[in-house]
Amino acid sequence: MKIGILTSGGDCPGLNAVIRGAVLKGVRIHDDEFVGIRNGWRGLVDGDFMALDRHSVRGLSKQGGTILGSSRTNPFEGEHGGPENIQKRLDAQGIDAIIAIGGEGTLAAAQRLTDAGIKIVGVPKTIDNDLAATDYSFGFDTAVEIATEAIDRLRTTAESHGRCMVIEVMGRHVGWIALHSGMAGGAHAILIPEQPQTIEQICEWVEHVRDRGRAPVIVVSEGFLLAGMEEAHSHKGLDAFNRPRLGGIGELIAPMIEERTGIESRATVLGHTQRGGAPSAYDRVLATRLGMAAIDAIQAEQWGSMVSLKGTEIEIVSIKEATGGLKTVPQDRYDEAAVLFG
Ligand SMILES: Nc1ncnc2c1ncn2[C@@H]1O[C@H](COP(=O)(O)OP(=O)(O)OP(=O)(O)O)[C@@H](O)[C@H]1O
Ligand SMILES: O=P(O)(O)OC[C@H]1O[C@](O)(CO)[C@@H](O)[C@@H]1O
Ligand SMILES: [Mg+2]
Repeated sequence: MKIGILTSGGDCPGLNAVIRGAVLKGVRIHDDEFVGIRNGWRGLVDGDFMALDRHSVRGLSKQGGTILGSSRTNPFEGEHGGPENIQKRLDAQGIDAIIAIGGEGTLAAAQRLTDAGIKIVGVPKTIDNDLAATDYSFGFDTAVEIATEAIDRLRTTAESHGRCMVIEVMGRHVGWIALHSGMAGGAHAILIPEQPQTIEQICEWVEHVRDRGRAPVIVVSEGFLLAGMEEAHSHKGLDAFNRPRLGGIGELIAPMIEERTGIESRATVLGHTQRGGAPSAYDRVLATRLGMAAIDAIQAEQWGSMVSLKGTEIEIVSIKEATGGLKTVPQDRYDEAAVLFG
């Protein structure tokens, strides 16, 4: 079989490991051939392909980013978009099936294309860990490691100066990165999109910590809402696809804490450092297994399916299951963490 692979949406540590896992398994076990589709759906729409043989994936599992490039192009838009044009492109290249590696938007597009007859298998990708139908997505563990290291470092300088540190992590709609890194780093409060809080409650936690002689450490997701806010803080305009560019809620909260408590407060926004660089060993293994499982799904001709992690096993589920709703932080996981706040 000739298989095209694309990576779409925001990048994520482990994308290259998926590509390598798929290519090596396909070549070794089934004698498959591979074609790289450049820059997500854009490459499919514009006909931008690259060679992808076993030599081109050598040593890839530890490499950050994606050798294929990514974009947020909608495959249904533009002069050359839509399933009919895409099928023509695939036929011209002799491509039988596509592995689409991406988040909920990419998978929603994959589902629509599958419904129109294109043969696609999805691989879930997101550092935010917000995709339903998979217990964890690769990239999340790496992001949590990076955020935890940052919290550890910010804590020592906070203690030296008796300051409050507000550390902003990614998490557009859900607070998984904040929850895990905050717990790992012993944060005194974890502020997530699922659980709006008042500034008074946050300051109460901060003062408890100060009164014990410690420097308060607060972890906040970029998508967190202070009570009364209607949408996530954004002051950087819209991205090319009209989504608000998030980031900066930490810088909003830190001065409020300083003003109300008198504790000198500083904010650090970790931003894209959480998406860059080498994936953790855990993510390399997960991504490699998902890439290999995508080949199984293609062999079984399970179009519109997605590979996923359930417990310790890789399973094949439907893309619809994954795009049906976000995997938010459940109340009990938040309550468990909140026992240690303040
Ligand atoms: N329902 C849809 N139908 C067709 N195209 C879609 C649909 N939803 C999203 N897309 C396209 O897929 C692109 C990728 O989605 P998106 O930008 O949300 O990235 P993603 O794959 O969800 O990754 P990330 O985790 O970075 O958001 C979008 O920019 C959009 O062009
Ligand atoms: O800056 P970019 O690449 O447009 O995307 C940022 C978004 O992507 C994510 O990293 C993953 O969805 C979000 O946490 C963040 O809001
Ligand atoms: Mg998305």
